[in-house]
Amino acid sequence: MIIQNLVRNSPLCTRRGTTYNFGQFKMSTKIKAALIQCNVGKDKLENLKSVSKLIETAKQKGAELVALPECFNSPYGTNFFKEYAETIPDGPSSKMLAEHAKKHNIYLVGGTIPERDNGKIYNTCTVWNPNGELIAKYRKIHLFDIDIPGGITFKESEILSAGRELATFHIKDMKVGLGICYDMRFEELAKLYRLSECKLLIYPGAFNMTTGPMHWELIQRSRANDNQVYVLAISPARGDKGYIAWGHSQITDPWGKVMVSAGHEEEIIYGDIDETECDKVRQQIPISNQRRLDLYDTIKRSTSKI
Ligand SMILES: NC(=O)CCC(=O)C(=O)O
Repeated sequence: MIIQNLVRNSPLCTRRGTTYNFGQFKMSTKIKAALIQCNVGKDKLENLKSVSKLIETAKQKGAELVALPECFNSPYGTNFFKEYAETIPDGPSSKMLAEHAKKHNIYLVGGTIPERDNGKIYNTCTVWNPNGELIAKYRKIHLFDIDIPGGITFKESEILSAGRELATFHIKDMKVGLGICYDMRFEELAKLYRLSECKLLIYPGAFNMTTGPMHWELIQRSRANDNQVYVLAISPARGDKGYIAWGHSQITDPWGKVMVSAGHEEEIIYGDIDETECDKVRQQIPISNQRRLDLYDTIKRSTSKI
């Protein structure tokens, strides 16, 4: 009886005569995620080797989804991007990622690497499935160009080109959206993923010692709460030279609560992602059905009257 009600009420199931078609019935996905906050140095091969070991450790602890930070194969800095850039999927970093996804039978979100393509360089995230196949590629859309006097000045656009496309993939039945670091400041990107039914957003990132303490946690909780999605953000460990990363990789649940966060040294954090939590919060606080889309445009057109 319960199953029949579920079927009748489900828009995903259709009735053929007296037989219910379960072909499209959607299962809820539960998955153990590991976020690898690794040290990154100047020796690329050394970076790849040490990340390989950390991926193995994460697998041994039961992770099915493993995610790496922004620029895991090279130091983060405009003076490094050209030297460390590789083509995808035939460069050494891609090969290592494909091999480890397959060997450990995991979904592997390959942080980011500087990608060379057609004379341009992008900051690119790749995702590999348990067969070692490339299932998503995302190029950072919003380049990190900021200037805070006495704090930090950075201009990715001096070297990097910006991506122009969103990227999603599925883990079992759960849809996942990708962004990279500075992208998390743009609520429009997260909203587009939410509108396309994503339940999990993953941002490899490397905030810094000026904006990290102010915004890193706040932004992730905001994106999670606004969109009722899980948010994973994966930072490199804090080094002591060049660009100093804030660290504090974080898993935030769809209620906007920080489930777990790292310190600033090399560390792996783990968390269970349960798609039904998104369904629960979306049902109990149904903001997506309560938007006044009938009003916003009218109000926007007459803002002079506000
Ligand atoms: N790598 C980045 O995009 C850094 C973004 C950042 O630090 C910020 O404050 O935003």
